[in-house]
Amino acid sequence: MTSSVGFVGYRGMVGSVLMQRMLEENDFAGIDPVFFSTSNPGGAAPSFAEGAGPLQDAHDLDALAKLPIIVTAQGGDYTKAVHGELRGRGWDGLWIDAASALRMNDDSIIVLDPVNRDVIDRGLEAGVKDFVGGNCTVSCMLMGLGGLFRNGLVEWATAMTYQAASGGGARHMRELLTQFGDISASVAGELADPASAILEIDRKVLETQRGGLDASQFGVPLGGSLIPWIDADLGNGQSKEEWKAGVETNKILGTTEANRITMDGLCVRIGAMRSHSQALTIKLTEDLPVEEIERLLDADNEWAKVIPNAKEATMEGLTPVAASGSLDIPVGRIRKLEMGPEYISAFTVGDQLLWGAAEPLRRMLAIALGRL
Ligand SMILES: NC(=O)C1=CN([C@@H]2O[C@H](COP(=O)(O)OP(=O)(O)OC[C@H]3O[C@@H](n4cnc5c(N)ncnc54)[C@H](OP(=O)(O)O)[C@@H]3O)[C@@H](O)[C@H]2O)C=CC1
Ligand SMILES: N[C@@H](CC(=O)OP(=O)(O)O)C(=O)O
Repeated sequence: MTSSVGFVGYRGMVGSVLMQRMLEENDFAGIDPVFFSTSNPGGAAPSFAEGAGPLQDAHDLDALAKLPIIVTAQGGDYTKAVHGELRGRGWDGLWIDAASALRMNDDSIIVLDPVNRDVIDRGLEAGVKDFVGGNCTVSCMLMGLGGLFRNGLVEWATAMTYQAASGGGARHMRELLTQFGDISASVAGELADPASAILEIDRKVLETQRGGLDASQFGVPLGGSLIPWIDADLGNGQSKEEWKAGVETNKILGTTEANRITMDGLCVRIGAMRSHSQALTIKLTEDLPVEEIERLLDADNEWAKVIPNAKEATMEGLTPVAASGSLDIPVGRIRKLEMGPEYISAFTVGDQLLWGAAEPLRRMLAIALGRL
C-alpha cells in the first residue's frame, strides 16, 4: 500500500541529507511524496522524485491536513507557525520534526530509535503524534555511549563539546571557510617565504582576525579561534545548548525522577565542518573494568565503534575528519581517571547532520510506516 507523506524543508541542509539517506535506503518506494515549499509553491518537485506533483505551499493548512504523515526539517519558526494551527483544526496525523520547538512538550517523543525504540513504540501505541529529532550533540553522544547510559551505569556525566560550524547552518559553514581563506591570504607572502618570522605571521593573522574578517553569522571570528557559547543565554550562567544535554538525555532515555541522570557541561563551537566531538567525564554507578566498558559500548548498537585508547588509533579514527559522512560513531579515550575507579573519561565524535539530525527522522518515518 502506498502512503502519502508530506516533506517540508527538503532542500535545506538537514532536509538534503534526509533526502540523500532516503534515496540511499530506497525509502521512497511505496511512498507517495508531497513536497512543500515556503518560498516557491507551484515550482517543480525535486528531480529525484519522479512523478511527484508541483511544490505545495508549506503554509496551506488544507493541503497539509490531507496528509497522514508530515516530515519537516524547515525549522522551529515554521513549526511554531503551522503545527499548533494544524492540530487546532483536529489534524491527527504524525508530525516528524527536526526542529527543537516541540521537543520538551509532554506529548512529544524525542526519537533516537537505537537508544529508545521502546519509548517510541510505547508512544505510538499510546497515540503520541509528535516525534522530534534530538539535539545533535545529545543524539551523537547517546549513540556512542548508549552501552553505559542504557544499562543504568551512569550516575552523572559532564560533556565538554567541540561543535562544528554546521550546527549553525549552511551560511555558518561558508563563513568559516571564508575566514580560513582570508586569514591565509593575509599572510600569503610570508607563508611562501620559509625565512619569514613566525611571530610576524602571527601578528598579521591576529590583526586580520580582529578587524578583517566577515563574522556576520557567528558574531565573532571562528577561523583560528573558538566560541565557548552555543545557543541562547538562559540567564543563569548556562547556555541553552548545555541545558539540552541534561533534559534531552533524560527524556530520550525515559528516566524517572528517581533514576534521573545528572548531565551538564560546557558547549563550545570550534572550526570543524560537520562533526560534533565531545569529551566526557563519567561517574559510573560501579567500578567496571575498562574492557567491560568497551565491550558494552561496542555491543550497544551497530554504529558505536570503540577506538582503542592509543595514540595512532585515536589520531586515525577519533576526529571530525574521520567521522564525517559516516553513520559510525567512534568512541575512544576510555580510561579510568585519577579521581577513583568509578570515574572514566571518554571522547566521541559524530556527524551531526546524520545521527545528529536526519537519520533519526528517516528511521522514525520507517518505523511509522511499519518498515523498521
Ligand atoms: N543545522 C543543523 O545542524 C541542525 C538543524 N536542525 C534543525 O533543522 C532545521 C533546518 O536547519 P537547516 O537545514 O540547517 O536549515 P537551512 O537554512 O539549510 O534550510 C531551511 C530552509 O531554508 C530555505 N532556503 C532558503 N534558501 C535556501 C537555499 N539557498 N538552499 C536551501 N534552502 C534554502 C528552504 O526552504 P524553502 O524550500 O521552503 O524555501 C529550506 O528548507 C532547523 O530547525 C534546525 O533547528 C536540527 C538538527 C541539526
Ligand atoms: N544547536 C546545535 C544545532 C541545532 O540545530 O540544535 P537543535 O536541533 O537543538 O536546535 C548546534 O549549534 O550545534
